[in-house]
Amino acid sequence: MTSIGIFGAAGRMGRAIAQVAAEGGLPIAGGTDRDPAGDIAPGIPMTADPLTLAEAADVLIDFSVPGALSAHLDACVAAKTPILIGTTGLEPVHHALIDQAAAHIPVLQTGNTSLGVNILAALVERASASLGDDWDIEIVEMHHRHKVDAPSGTALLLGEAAARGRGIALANHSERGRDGITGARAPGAIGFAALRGGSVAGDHQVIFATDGERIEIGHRAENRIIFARGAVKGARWLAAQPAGRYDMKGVLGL
Ligand SMILES: NC(=O)C1=CN([C@@H]2O[C@H](COP(=O)(O)OP(=O)(O)OC[C@H]3O[C@@H](n4cnc5c(N)ncnc54)[C@H](OP(=O)(O)O)[C@@H]3O)[C@@H](O)[C@H]2O)C=CC1
Ligand SMILES: O=C(O)C1=N[C@H](C(=O)O)C[C@H](O)C1
Repeated sequence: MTSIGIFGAAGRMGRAIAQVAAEGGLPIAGGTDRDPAGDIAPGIPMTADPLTLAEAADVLIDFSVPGALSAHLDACVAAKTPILIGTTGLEPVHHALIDQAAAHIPVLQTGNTSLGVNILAALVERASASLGDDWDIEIVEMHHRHKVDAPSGTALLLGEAAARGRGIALANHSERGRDGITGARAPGAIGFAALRGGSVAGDHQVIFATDGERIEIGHRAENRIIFARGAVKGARWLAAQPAGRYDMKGVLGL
């Protein structure tokens, strides 16, 4: 049976993944965390060394911080162990590192591992392809008060889907963090707004607005277990793939 290693094991997602793996009877090879001293669950060995963990596991799941990604990828490439990356707040430099690693090992990177959000992304791409660019696209997300990055990885994933539908590059058309005298909305822009508060696990709404009418479609995550289930399913799928870069579409058959 596929054994799982968890980078960021003591975090909110790391613990949810350990719970889902244990409920499914999947072996957990161990975990790392910034401070690996604390036990996250009985019987899960914690280590400070990503390579030790990558050598012990059949597949790695990473829900930690962007600053740790380079070391995690190096360890997985050295150990030839596949890695699923759920960490968000990634910059172009991180995506370049992922592309390099994916030449040697299977790497799955996604801003959201849930089935619902990936279905929503497919719907957004279709709607965006069907509607003219006189329909403005805005993406609104809300998360718990502890979240450190914005827009969320999911909002960006949905923005990429909308841009794909329109045949444009998101990087050249996104409007983020409006404040003050911003000027009118740029034609064809994809806008992002981020709310933070309380314990919200993850709400996303995509609004298509034109003169006289609006379409609104969205997703609400009620807990983190939905992300953990998707991540464990994705990791088991990834362990059987050849080297390359993947997202959740292959896992979910979308
Ligand atoms: N793709 C998806 O579906 C989802 C993605 N996420 C993303 O996953 C990430 C983690 O989220 P969440 O679990 O809520 O955050 P947490 O802050 O609870 O967990 C992150 C963990 O990583 C640890 N960490 C920090 N540095 C390192 C390091 N160098 N090596 C190993 N571990 C380290 C942190 O330790 P310490 O606290 O001591 O710094 C913390 O325990 C975020 O980027 C979030 O946006 C979340 C949910 C779903
Ligand atoms: O930090 C979180 O909690 C979440 N992060 C992901 C994101 O940035 O989209 C996924 C989910 O919405 C929860």
